[in-house]
Amino acid sequence: MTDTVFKLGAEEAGDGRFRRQQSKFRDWADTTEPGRHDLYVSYACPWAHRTIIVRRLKGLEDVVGMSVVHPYRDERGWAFTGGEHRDELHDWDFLVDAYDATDPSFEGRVSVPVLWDRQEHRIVNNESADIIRMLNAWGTEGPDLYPEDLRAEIDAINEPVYDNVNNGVYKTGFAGTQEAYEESFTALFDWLGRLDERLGGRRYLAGDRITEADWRLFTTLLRFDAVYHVHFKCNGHRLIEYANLWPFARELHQWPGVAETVRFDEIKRHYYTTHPELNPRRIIAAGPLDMDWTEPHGRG
Ligand SMILES: N[C@@H](CCC(=O)N[C@@H](CS)C(=O)NCC(=O)O)C(=O)O
Repeated sequence: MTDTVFKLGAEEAGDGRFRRQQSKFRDWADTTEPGRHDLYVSYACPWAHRTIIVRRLKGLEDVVGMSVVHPYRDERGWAFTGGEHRDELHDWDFLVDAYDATDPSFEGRVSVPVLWDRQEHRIVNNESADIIRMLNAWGTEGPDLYPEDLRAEIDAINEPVYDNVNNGVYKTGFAGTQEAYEESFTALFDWLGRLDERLGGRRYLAGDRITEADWRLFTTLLRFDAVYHVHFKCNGHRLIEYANLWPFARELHQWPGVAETVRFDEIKRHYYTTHPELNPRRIIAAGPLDMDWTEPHGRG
């Protein structure tokens, strides 16, 4: 593991299009016991935020430990700087140490979230989509977020939401050409429109029960007006303009325990200061001033 330098375009394929690297560690743990597994996360990151939320909803906070990296990431990668941002397990200074301990030949990008196995002293999995399924299966509290009877529906909606919305904002923000930018911008707002319509006819993405599909969409919606609208030039519409998406996002934000997982200070600090190619002076956009996440959502 030598090259941890963040460069815009490091995930570009030469045609101006951003391509997210595939997660390398994809093992599965069917069970856990208190103190066996830990999460390495960033409050800023939408992918890590999924795992923080599911850990909370499934009552796993005393079972699965959690260490939080500092929101500012420089060329050395995600770091533990002390205080709230310390590695509770190993007291490592950088997350790269977890990757090195697991596979010294790993040469990819060091990303959060990471699911760590204390017993085997290695990363089990660094793909949030897998990690939330494991946490859902391990937890005994809260709703089943991937129920058998809704799996086909959930899988079917996850795919376009991932491609056009979750990853779509990144493709838009990191586009290297006007053409690539417009392509992902168009797909993003096309899909936000479709999702808004869908949520006009049903309470949640897969029907009348909340599932992982909703939480996967939520972490992107949460960051939309504060970050993506400005920093990633996703300025087709604001979240607050959508008749259904905005109340839907508020409902999820108001779900018991969820607001405590939301750190807008870390979210904004991370994005606006970590990508100097997009924001060379690292000034953190101060708005929005017009969003009230506590306003009654009126759904259901
Ligand atoms: N597929 C991964 C993506 C995770 C990811 O890209 N995380 C970002 C933070 S939002 C990261 O750690 N990036 C580090 C880097 O690109 O150097 C997942 O969903 O778990």
